[in-house]
Amino acid sequence: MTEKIAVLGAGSWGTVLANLLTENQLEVALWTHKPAQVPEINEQHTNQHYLPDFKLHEALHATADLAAAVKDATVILFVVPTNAIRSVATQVSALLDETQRPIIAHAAKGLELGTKLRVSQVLEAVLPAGRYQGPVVISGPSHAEDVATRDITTLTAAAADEAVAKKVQQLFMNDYFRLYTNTDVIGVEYGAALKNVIAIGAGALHGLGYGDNTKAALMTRGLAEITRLGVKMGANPMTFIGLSGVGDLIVTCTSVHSRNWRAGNALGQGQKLPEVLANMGMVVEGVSTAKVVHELAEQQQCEMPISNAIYQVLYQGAPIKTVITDLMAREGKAESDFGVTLQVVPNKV
Ligand SMILES: NC(=O)C1=CN([C@@H]2O[C@H](COP(=O)(O)OP(=O)(O)OC[C@H]3O[C@@H](n4cnc5c(N)ncnc54)[C@H](OP(=O)(O)O)[C@@H]3O)[C@@H](O)[C@H]2O)C=CC1
Ligand SMILES: O=C(CO)COP(=O)(O)O
Repeated sequence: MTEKIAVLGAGSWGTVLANLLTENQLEVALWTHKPAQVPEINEQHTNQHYLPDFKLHEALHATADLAAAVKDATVILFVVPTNAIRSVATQVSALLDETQRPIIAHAAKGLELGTKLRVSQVLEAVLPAGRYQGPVVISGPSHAEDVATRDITTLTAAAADEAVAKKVQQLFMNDYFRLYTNTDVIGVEYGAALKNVIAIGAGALHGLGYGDNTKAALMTRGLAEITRLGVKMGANPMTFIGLSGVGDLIVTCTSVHSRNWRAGNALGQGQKLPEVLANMGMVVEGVSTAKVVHELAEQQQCEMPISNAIYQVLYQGAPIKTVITDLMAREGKAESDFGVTLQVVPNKV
């Protein structure tokens, strides 16, 4: 059976993934909800707003017709921001019949506002059971700008059914793009979502002029609280030392390509949040995720001091210097005091 991949979302990541799959000689339909993007991608072979000066593969085909994109697709990959997943999945839901059974995959990194659900949970809630395989989560340290220039990149393809994850792994792999399978969907999704909040903090520290010790402290203690919440929610702690955990935390906390880091950097330099978001012109997932994490941490009675400090800056107008002073004034702790039992569940290899 020939493979057809429908990539839903023509922003930076959707466009680059669709381009890569086209390079891998697969039939790809890149769906955009903005009809004006279609001639630009199909005729100029560019997506200037999201990937300035990047030339797309000439065989990459964009469409604004969702039914045409999804028709006969063997894989449907959602690459819209987390808070748009439900509405796009609802539209797709009406298009899936009993025979097609495509693999559903997503590459979004966030938690849904209001419901606090992971993206795969939103997909499972909306899509008709029995009419698809998966969902598969694609995650890991991977800025679109670097993948566009074929920088060597490693990711995770996670699914409860490893055979479905393996199928996705094979479709994406090439000489610069390597995927590892994982069965810990919960851990992969929490690692991906929570690191964006910490990356806003890393950018803010940079904007304020803090040095490398401070940034390493933030990343390490950030990972501790990501793991703490993730394990409470059912994740395997080992996942957080993998690509979708520490790997993505490193790249997002250190790269100028990261929208979360750049937003934090601008806040650290004194800009206000509405101005920062308006200037970005792309999604900054960590902003809404910070709100969800704040609510989830309260609900789960999970200590998340750094994420909570970032929430206070974003939503309560707290000065960054003040929240840093407060973090440093907390009572001394044991590094081993994780607040949860870390029970390692070996992944199937
Ligand atoms: N960029 C990256 O390097 C990476 C991003 N990701 C994740 O991928 C997801 C998407 O990010 P990214 O591509 O960067 O985001 P962008 O902001 O670059 O693009 C988002 C795209 O989704 C479209 N969109 C927004 N809302 C809707 C909707 N309701 N229906 C249909 N389309 C919609 C936007 O359209 P419009 O132009 O109209 O706004 C735009 O085309 C995020 O969760 C992100 O964390 C993961 C790994 C790497
Ligand atoms: O997840 C990413 C890289 O792995 C992209 O991060 P940003 O959304 O902060 O750009």
